[in-house]
Amino acid sequence: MASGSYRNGAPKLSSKLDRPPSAVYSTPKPAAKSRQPPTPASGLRRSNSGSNAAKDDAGVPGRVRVAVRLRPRNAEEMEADADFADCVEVLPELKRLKLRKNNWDSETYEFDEVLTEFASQKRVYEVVAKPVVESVLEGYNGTVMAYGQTGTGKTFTLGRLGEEDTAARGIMVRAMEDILAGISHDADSVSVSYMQLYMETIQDLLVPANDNIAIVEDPKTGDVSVPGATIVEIRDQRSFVELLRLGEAHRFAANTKLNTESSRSHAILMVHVRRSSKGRNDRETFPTENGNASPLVTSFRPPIVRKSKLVVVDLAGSERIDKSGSEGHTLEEAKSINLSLSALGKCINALAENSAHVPFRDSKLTRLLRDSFGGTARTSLVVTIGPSPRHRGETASTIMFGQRAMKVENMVKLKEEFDYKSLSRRLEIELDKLIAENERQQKDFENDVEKIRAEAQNRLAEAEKKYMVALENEKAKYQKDYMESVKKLEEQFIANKQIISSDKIGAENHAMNMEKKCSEEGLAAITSDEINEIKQLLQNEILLRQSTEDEVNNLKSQLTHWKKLEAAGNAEIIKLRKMLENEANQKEKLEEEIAVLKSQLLQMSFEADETRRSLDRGGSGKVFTGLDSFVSQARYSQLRDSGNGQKASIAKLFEQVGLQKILSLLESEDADVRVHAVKVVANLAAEEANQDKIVEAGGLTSLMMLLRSSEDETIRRVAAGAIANLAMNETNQELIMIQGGISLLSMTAADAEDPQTLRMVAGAIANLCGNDKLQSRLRGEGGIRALLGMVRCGHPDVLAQVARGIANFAKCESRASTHGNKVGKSLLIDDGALPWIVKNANNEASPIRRHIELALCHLAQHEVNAKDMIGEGALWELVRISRDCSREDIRTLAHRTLTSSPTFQTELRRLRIEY
Ligand SMILES: Nc1ncnc2c1ncn2[C@@H]1O[C@H](COP(=O)(O)OP(=O)(O)OP(=O)(O)O)[C@@H](O)[C@H]1O
Repeated sequence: MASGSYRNGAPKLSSKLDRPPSAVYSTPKPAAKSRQPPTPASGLRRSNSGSNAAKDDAGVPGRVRVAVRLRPRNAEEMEADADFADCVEVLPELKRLKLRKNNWDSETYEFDEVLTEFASQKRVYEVVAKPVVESVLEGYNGTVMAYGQTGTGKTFTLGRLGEEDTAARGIMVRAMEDILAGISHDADSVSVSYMQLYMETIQDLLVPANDNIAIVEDPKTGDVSVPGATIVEIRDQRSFVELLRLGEAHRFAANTKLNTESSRSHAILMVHVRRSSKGRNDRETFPTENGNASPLVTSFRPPIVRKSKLVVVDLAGSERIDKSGSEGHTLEEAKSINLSLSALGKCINALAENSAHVPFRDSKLTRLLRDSFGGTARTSLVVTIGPSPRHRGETASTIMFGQRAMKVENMVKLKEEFDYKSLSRRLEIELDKLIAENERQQKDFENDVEKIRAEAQNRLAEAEKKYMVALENEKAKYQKDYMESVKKLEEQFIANKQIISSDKIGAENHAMNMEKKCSEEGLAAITSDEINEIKQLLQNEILLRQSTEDEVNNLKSQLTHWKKLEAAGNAEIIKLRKMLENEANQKEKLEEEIAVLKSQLLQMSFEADETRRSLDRGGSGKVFTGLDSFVSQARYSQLRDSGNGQKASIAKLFEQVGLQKILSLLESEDADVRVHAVKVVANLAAEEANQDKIVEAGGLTSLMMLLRSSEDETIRRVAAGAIANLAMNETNQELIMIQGGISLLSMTAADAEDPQTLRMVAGAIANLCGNDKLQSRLRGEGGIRALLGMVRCGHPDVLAQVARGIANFAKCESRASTHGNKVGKSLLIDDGALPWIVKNANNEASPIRRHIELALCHLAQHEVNAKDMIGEGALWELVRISRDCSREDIRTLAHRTLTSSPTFQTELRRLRIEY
């Protein structure tokens, strides 16, 4: 054996004898112990800190193992090469192979295993594939690949099904047999996909229509997968063989001149082995910080799952194109096959030489085999050669490929990770169990509680029963004792009586004493307990009484306090009331003074007008100098004496000038004189004492004439006022009527515009309305219409007089109706007064409102008016008056009227008004 330096664990041979060191072709055994491939247990121990158990594991070196297998001469070679020796000589015991250059020169190569043409399929499997299969079962990826010239036995080595001759079974079949035997069918699973790579296209050999499968590389882990390929789970060997047969049937095979059964595609079988840690020692797998794991913690730790993959690759033939005889399509095919094979060769060269760049991406084959060469898989390569000297070149090429592959060092890694899905399932089952257990315990607990409760109730009922019996017994006993005591006392009493009867003198006292004594004794015997009880009750009563007395005292003191406060409050109220009264008096006085001052101001303005006009006329008023000066004098007197001053001055004038003289001045040519005179007369007429004198002296007639004839508004106003004053007297009222006063007043009412004139006229008519005797005449002469006509002015003073007149008229009319002097409905209603009455029944001016309210009440007293009143809406006003009027007498009158009138009652019921 030539000496050589070792690189990546593989020997570097001299050029002449370029051979690797003899290697044990079994489970890889690196030189240093630390480089031993990890056992499952050691691998798991390292991986307990991460979710992907083997992810961070750099792995251990594992060189690609290469065996060479020599095919026996086939029939053709037997014949064609009959005169020639084989181009190779195998030395299996030395694991060497000699490639003859010529008869005298040869080259020797050393492989991990050299398999002669007599090597059985079993032997080939055991040295080439079995170690890899074992590693796969332990959780490592593995690759078994056959490389060689077409027809040298690659498919024979890998893919023989051996159905007729089981000894002929190839590596694929045997590997699956070992895998199925090595796994737990309960916990583990095996699945396969089978595909071919042809013309840089991956086709599914199980579902051929699936002919463009993509290669997917995990950017993080570098793992390569073909998720598009069909994956079939394998339960038994038979189904696997069926799949292989199906795949083979689909595998494209083109006839070539070299071998009619030659495979033009690369066949790739992927076997996925998934093994869980179920049934293994989890305590060992998951140590805690202190090395001890509780059973609970252990049971909730995620189990380990190992997902390894065995890739078996049956490469297409590696012959050169020029020798294949391929042309046309097959030439392209051959180029494509050699493209991927040459790419594989380049990668292996780069890996063997430790180049920085390995061109894996140059072909799909190298992309697929990335993990097998220079990756994490354990890889075993079998190179197949034929003996024919005619193919020496290809054989040499194949040998050199194998030699270079031997230099490729992989970093074998355990493919394991935490199985969270499995843990989740396990936890769910555990949870279900716990819930069921909890429910069971809860039920047991509730049953226990119910049992205890029932027992307690029974005991309680029993105790109560016993208590009642004992109580009854005690009661009976005491009753019996009591009766016996009474009986004894009675007996004693009778005995004493007998003694008394035998000893009459003093015996009575003695007997009484005895009786009393016995009674006391008996009583004491019977009621000593009761006395104690009564004493206790008495004590309680005393305490209760004391506390009640305290409470009463407390309340009394509070009452006294509040009474004091109330007294103080009352004194304050009285004081305030007094102040209020003073204020009211003060206000009244002031209002009186204001009224006087207003009247004086009016008088003074008249006088000022007169004086100015006199001066303008230049002494034409001389005749009345005395009167004027007197008026003037009276004015100053008024200013001096407020209140009665005016009356006093007029009275003086009356005395000094004489009534006749004054009345004559009413007919004076001079209008001013007439004005002064009528004012004086009006003032005199305001005094009831003067009224008769004025009428007797013809003053009324003069005033009426003046009213009729004068066009002076002041004269008309003052004259009307004077007439109104005189009309306060009943006798005068008749005189006024006789002299056609109503017509005159009605005419004035119709003509006048001045509100004060109208007020005076309305006042005069209103006074006349209050005369029972004048009712029909007044109405006949248009007095009511005149009144109603004056409301056009709207002045509240005028309206108040109109209202007063109507009220007066209604009152008289009512009286007449009551006395039977009048039949039929009210003349006021006939003259159309009702709408105005209703409209002003709630006038905001109280003098108007009050008179109207009275008028309504008078009208309503007579059933004959009721219908019209209802029609005009007077009923509502009557109801309002009966409820809201501030004057009690009017309120009562309205109420009485409403309740006594059948018509009103019917209407109220119809309107559903509660009355
Ligand atoms: N070791 C062997 N013992 C007996 N016969 C063999 C052996 N190796 C191969 N043969 C026979 O050689 C012939 C070709 O073998 P095989 O088809 O396996 O070659 P191959 O390398 O797969 O060819 P290709 O690359 O064209 O697929 C087959 O008839 C096979 O039975």
